[in-house]
Amino acid sequence: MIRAYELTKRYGDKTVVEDLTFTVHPGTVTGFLGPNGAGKSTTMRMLLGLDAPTRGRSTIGGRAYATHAAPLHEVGALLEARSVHPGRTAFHHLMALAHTHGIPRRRVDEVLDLVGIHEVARKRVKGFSLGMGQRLGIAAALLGDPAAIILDEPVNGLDPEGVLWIRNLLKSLAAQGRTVLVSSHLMSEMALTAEHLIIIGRGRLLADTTVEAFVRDSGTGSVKVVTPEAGLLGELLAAPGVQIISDAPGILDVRGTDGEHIGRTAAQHGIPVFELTPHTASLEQAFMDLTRDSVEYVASVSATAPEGAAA
Ligand SMILES: Nc1ncnc2c1ncn2[C@@H]1O[C@H](COP(=O)(O)OP(=O)(O)OP(=O)(O)O)[C@@H](O)[C@H]1O
Repeated sequence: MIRAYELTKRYGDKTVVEDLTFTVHPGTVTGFLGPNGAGKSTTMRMLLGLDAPTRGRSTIGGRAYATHAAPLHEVGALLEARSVHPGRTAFHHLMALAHTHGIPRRRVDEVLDLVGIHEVARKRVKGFSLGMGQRLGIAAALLGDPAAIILDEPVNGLDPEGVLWIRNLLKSLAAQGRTVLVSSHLMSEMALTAEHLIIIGRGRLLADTTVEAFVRDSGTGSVKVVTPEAGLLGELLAAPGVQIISDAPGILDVRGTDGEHIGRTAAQHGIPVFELTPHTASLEQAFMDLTRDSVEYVASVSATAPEGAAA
């Protein structure tokens, strides 16, 4: 289990993580989401004792990271795949880590196999592609067979096969009862990988919920209704919080209520309904709605074409 209590980090007069309290439970993949600069990496660094919090504290397996005698067995982390010495081979990098914990060579071979880089294990890391570097970083994270895993943007640089591999790996690690915390920008990927979400914006907690509840409660889902009495049904459904849009005759797009309520209302008034189709919001849409006010870096809509681009 990973716990953060009122974690706060200030750089000068800028507060980049503010009063974050959350628990990451074993047995599920927890996605850690937030717009650029929200404070995800800073939070992960504090969990791993790499940055000292200005206030608050965190524990992994019930203790602060720095107090674990053999941290590789407690938590495996991938924060920055490029932090490996470029002149070392993948094998030697892992062996050096293994020696710090008395981990046998057999386990190094196992994790090289697990991440699929056994064939290049004797090559120097400087020749590795971004994807190979990510795989090596994951091998290092798994080396100590840890109970908790913290990965910062692990699918960065991976091809579609690699993305699918990470998704299945994370799910299987969680299914083994491990605690898995993973940050990502790719909402569509998180929707497929994570069951639970912790979402931050400008360093503050915005949501701590399941993916299912987050999307369901986001209010961005809608119901398409096809009826010859669209005007009347629209009037009957009108209520605070309910939004009704009609872009074509006989078709309503209703937000803020569900298909059951619409169907019952129509039935009570004898209104024929030819179609009643709920559209669930995507995680991406729900995330954008939640974090709209927390986005630090916004592109200008009127951005000009890059220099040299064809007119
Ligand atoms: N050492 C530092 N000194 C000053 N400011 C910092 C430092 N490290 C991070 N920051 C600032 O803290 C804020 C949060 O950064 P952080 O990297 O934690 O965000 P993030 O959510 O991981 O972003 P991204 O998704 O872009 O990686 C940013 O505004 C960043 O500029």
